[in-house]
Amino acid sequence: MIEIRNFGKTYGDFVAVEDLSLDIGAGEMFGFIGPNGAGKSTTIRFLATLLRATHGEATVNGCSVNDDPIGVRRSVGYMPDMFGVYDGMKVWEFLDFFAVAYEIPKAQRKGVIGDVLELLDLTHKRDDYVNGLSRGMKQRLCLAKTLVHDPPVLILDEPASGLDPRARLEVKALLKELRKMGKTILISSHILTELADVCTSIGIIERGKLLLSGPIDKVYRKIQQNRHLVVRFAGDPAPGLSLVRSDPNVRAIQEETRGATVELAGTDDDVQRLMRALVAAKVGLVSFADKEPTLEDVFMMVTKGLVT
Ligand SMILES: Nc1ncnc2c1ncn2[C@@H]1O[C@H](COP(=O)(O)OP(=O)(O)OP(=O)(O)O)[C@@H](O)[C@H]1O
Repeated sequence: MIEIRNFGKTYGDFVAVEDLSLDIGAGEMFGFIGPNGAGKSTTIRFLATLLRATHGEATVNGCSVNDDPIGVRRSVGYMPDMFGVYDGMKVWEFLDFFAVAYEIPKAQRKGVIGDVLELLDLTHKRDDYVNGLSRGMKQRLCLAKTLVHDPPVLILDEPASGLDPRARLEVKALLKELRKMGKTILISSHILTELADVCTSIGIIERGKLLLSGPIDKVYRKIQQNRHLVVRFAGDPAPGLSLVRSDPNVRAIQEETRGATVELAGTDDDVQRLMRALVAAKVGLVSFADKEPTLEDVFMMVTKGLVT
């Protein structure tokens, strides 16, 4: 749905983004992660046709960013990192303004605006002035305006920045909802935890270079050669742990109060075999779960050059 090939952008001698290539499939939620100044907004603005590349090409929904910017704009809902909302305008007028810009026929506009207001839980604010809204509501309104022309692709530059924890959760829930509706979403952030449980794939960018990208489980797997399993028992863990120890794939065991974290080399089949053995031995197994690394772990390892 989004393909970037060898995108580069320089300002004078300064290389903001260097030779970046990336594929994002339909229906994915791609987390674009990097510290301040890494080149996220530059890449996003290129995709949104607001910035010309020094070199490189991209297509969005089959439309070339360089040759068919209008096609791209029809396919994309773009939310910038800094956005202005016009003072002296009511919420519905703000959305109507964008609906007109996107050439939505007058007869449909009222219905479309009603739908996006409902989706973003802003129906009760329809006749309020935009400048009287809280920051969280303004952010939601800005997200609402990206949806007015029902684009298949959403490109959101730090959509939850500056929001309190509750409003961040609301934005997250909304993103999940939009993905369920079939949208392909690219979302940038420098806050890793914000993206950990919503993204299907991620890319890590630092100083203009894309260091790593791919489906989130593959990225996690890459940084952890062996599986880490958290095993818990009801009652005395000793019999269960002795069985775990006898498994030839087990590389290390870190004992904890009611069980252990077990490092295991091997495939999903080996994991299942161990779990079945523990259940069959009736050693009081109550939980058996993969311990995922955190996005912070991934980011630190990738930016330190420990994983490529
Ligand atoms: N118009 C410009 N002229 C010169 N340098 C620029 C310009 N726009 C961006 N840069 C530089 O390019 C680099 C990448 O900027 P960019 O805004 O893409 O980073 P970012 O990853 O989005 O960071 P942030 O999280 O702070 O928004 C930065 O060093 C920035 O200072």
